[in-house]
Formats: sequence, structure tokens, C-alpha cells
Amino acid sequence: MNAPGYFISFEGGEGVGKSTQSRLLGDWLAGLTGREVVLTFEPGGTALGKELRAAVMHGQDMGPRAEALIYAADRAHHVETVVRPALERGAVVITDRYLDSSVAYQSGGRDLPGHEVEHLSLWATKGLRPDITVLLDLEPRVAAARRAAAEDKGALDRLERAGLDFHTRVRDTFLQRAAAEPGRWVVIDAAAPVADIQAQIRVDLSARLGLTPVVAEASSAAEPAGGTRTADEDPA
Ligand SMILES: Nc1ncnc2c1ncn2[C@@H]1O[C@H](COP(=O)(O)OP(=O)(O)OP(=O)(O)O)[C@@H](O)[C@H]1O
Ligand SMILES: Cc1cn([C@H]2C[C@H](O)[C@@H](COP(=O)(O)O)O2)c(=O)[nH]c1=O
Repeated sequence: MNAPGYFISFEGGEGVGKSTQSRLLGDWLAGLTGREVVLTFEPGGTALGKELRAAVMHGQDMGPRAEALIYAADRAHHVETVVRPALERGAVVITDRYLDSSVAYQSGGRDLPGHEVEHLSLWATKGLRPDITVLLDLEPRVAAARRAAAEDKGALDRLERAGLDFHTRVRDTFLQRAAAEPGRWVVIDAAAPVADIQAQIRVDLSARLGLTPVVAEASSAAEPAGGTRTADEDPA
């Protein structure tokens, strides 16, 4: 446990609804608990992270090890300057992506050994693991169609260009990790409507956080809203 705070990560492929759902969960938890809620994301949740994000997603091509090290550097700085200080204040920190993305993409997708990628991240963060991880699971073709339909879509980045096989391996790796550690993971079918997904997340997290489930409230969950990020400005 990351007491006095609580650390929640959202994981899954691109376009599965992580930023939509993390924002809705943050609003709900802030209202329900009165606690400070910090919404953040990787890569790019800090000023330095923005530069690293631009390099790793939109910059020169690079090998898997360089890619893994850039994501780890972003995470090290993010944890040191945003996540850990907030947890020490007693905040609920909700991050859109964390360590499991590195294992899914740089190991499952790129084929680096999973234990090495995980160890790199744990070294970078002095061992900080999430208390709960919500996996929004969605068939990669459906997620890609959602992203293509989004108003703010830009050119495909390096990872999005990696192809369907890559993204299928990423998805499988997330599912394998969730199955191996069920106490930490909540797996949600992300093909459902936004409000239904949020309702399911609230029910599952209520049980784990010892809160009273407020299922009715979830029906007032907002319509889909693309990509708002709160800890810092929207990424490029
Ligand atoms: N359950 C849903 N059903 C249909 N569309 C959705 C759903 N959830 C989100 N969307 C839409 O899909 C697009 C991607 O959503 P969002 O930005 O929340 O996903 P994301 O996982 O954070 O994406 P990325 O990894 O690219 O940042 C947005 O246009 C959003 O409005
Ligand atoms: C944290 C992290 C992310 N990635 C990849 C996953 C996505 O392709 C991008 C992030 O973009 P998003 O759509 O804004 O989520 O980076 C990765 O490969 N490894 C990581 O550790």
C-alpha cells in the first residue's frame, strides 16, 4: 500500500478510453471522499516528460532498449516530482499508464525480456507499484477505429505505426499480467458505453477501497470526451 495516499493506474491500448474513464473516476472519488485527487499520465506528465514524449513517440527511429530507457526516464521524473509527493500528501493519484505499459509494449510488443523491463521501471521509481490497476480491454481494431474517429486525431506516432500484430501482443501481455495478479487488477470490457464502463469501475473500486457503491450515480457519467489531461497540458 502507498499509504497515506492511494495509487491507481489505468492501462490498455491506445484509444480504449483511459483518459475518459480516469477523469470520470477522479471527479467521483474527489466528491465522494473529499480527498485531493491528482490526475496524471505517462509519458509526458511533467515538463521534462513532454520532451521525452516528443522524442519517443514522434522523433527519430530507435531500438527497443533506447525506447525502454526513455519511458523509464519519463517515469523516474514523473514519480519523483508528481506521484510520490502527492501520495505523501495523502492524495489519490490516478495515472493514465504506468509500469505495466512498459512491460506490455517494450516486452510484449518489442520483445525485450519482461523481467528486465519491469526491473528497469522498479529501479527508476524506487519500487513504486500501483495499489490498483484498471485494464480497459478492447480489440485493437475497435480501438484504432475510435482513435481515427476522434476530432483531435493527429498523424500516427511511432507506436501506433507498429501494426496489428504488435498491438495484439500488447493486449495479450496486459491480459496475462492481469490474470497473474488478480488482487491488483480490475479488467473491464471497454467495448461498452462510457457510462456503463464507469459504473463497473466504481462498483469494483468501491469494494476494494471500502467505499459504499453508488451505482445510480454512474448513470450520470459524462458523455465521451476525448483526451483531456489534468496534471499538465494535453500531450502533442
Ligand atoms: N466507451 C466508449 N465508447 C465509444 N467511444 C469512446 C468510449 N470511450 C472513449 N471513447 C472515445 O474514444 C476516443 C479515445 O478515448 P480516450 O482518449 O479516453 O482513450 P485513451 O485510451 O486515453 O486514448 P489514448 O491512449 O490514445 O490517449 C475519444 O474520442 C473518446 O471520446
Ligand atoms: C507509458 C508507456 C507508454 N507507451 C506507449 C503507449 C502509447 O503508444 C504511447 C502513449 O500514448 P497515449 O496514447 O497517450 O497513451 O506510448 C509505451 O510504449 N511504454 C510505456 O511505458
